[in-house]
Amino acid sequence: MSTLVVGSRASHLARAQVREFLAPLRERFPGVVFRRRVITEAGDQDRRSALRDVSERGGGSAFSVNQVNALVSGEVDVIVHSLKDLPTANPPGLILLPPPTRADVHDALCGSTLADLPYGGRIGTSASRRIAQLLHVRPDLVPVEIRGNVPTRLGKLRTQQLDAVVLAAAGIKRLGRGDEISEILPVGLFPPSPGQGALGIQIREDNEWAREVLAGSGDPVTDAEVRAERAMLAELHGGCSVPVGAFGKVDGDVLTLHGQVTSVDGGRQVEARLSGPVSEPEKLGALVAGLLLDQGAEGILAEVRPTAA
Ligand SMILES: NCc1[nH]cc(CCC(=O)O)c1CC(=O)O
Repeated sequence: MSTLVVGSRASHLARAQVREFLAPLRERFPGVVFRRRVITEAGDQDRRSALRDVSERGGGSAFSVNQVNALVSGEVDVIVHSLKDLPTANPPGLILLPPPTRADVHDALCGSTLADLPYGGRIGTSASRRIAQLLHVRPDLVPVEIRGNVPTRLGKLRTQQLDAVVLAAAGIKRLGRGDEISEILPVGLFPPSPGQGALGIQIREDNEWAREVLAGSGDPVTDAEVRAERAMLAELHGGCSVPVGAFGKVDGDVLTLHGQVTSVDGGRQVEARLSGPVSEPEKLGALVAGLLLDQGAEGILAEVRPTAA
């Protein structure tokens, strides 16, 4: 029997994502053995090196570089990532396949609704985009840096005496903890991280076997939406650590993209929204990025862009 080796990180979320990805494939290909391989990343072990490396570095980050190497060496056939954690520049020889239908794109508050948060409430998050967006609508709030995987961050609600934490609804739900969500934040005010909720399905370009098995696994609607979001991010030269929100939505054959850049103190925010044909997502992403840059996005991003070590 033929085997397809599927790599991912070790976290509960990564495991849930692999299960979700493989369920329909196992049904479609009863004769194929799908074997999981866990790949540990520096970012999973050493928080400080993760912090240094998490900014984009031409195709590798502390959360994906070992997985990418396993693909290149042929140790695994496919990697299932969270798309939003993947740099927009693809390493040479590797490609992203169209992702399956994406999960909930929203950010979610756990612990309290926005309206019920006390003045000066302590909000756990480490994402600059989330801090910026929250301070934009509620300048009184106090962001508290929390790190770790999703269950750890949910746990910090109590251990760090926070009033709420912000997390991706997709991650919370994939871990079966959707009942802990207090409020789904509206995408109009809180556009998510580009690619949020979608899987990043990465293979070697020359791996015909993987292409054949995975050919039908993608969703064209999700693909168009995340292509537009990531093209916008690439044009802004942003990685996953910049305060950039993007939400692409397909309706029939029209794709609409909302882009937003916010200063980390919440004080300045630029936004743009455009629609175009669903067949040209990258062009739409570049156009929206251009409108953001025209309004001064560059200056806002310069404040937060990590300086080279
Ligand atoms: N950066 C960490 C990360 N990467 C993917 C998810 C959740 C799943 C997703 O957004 O696709 C999370 C946690 C979070 O942002 O709350």
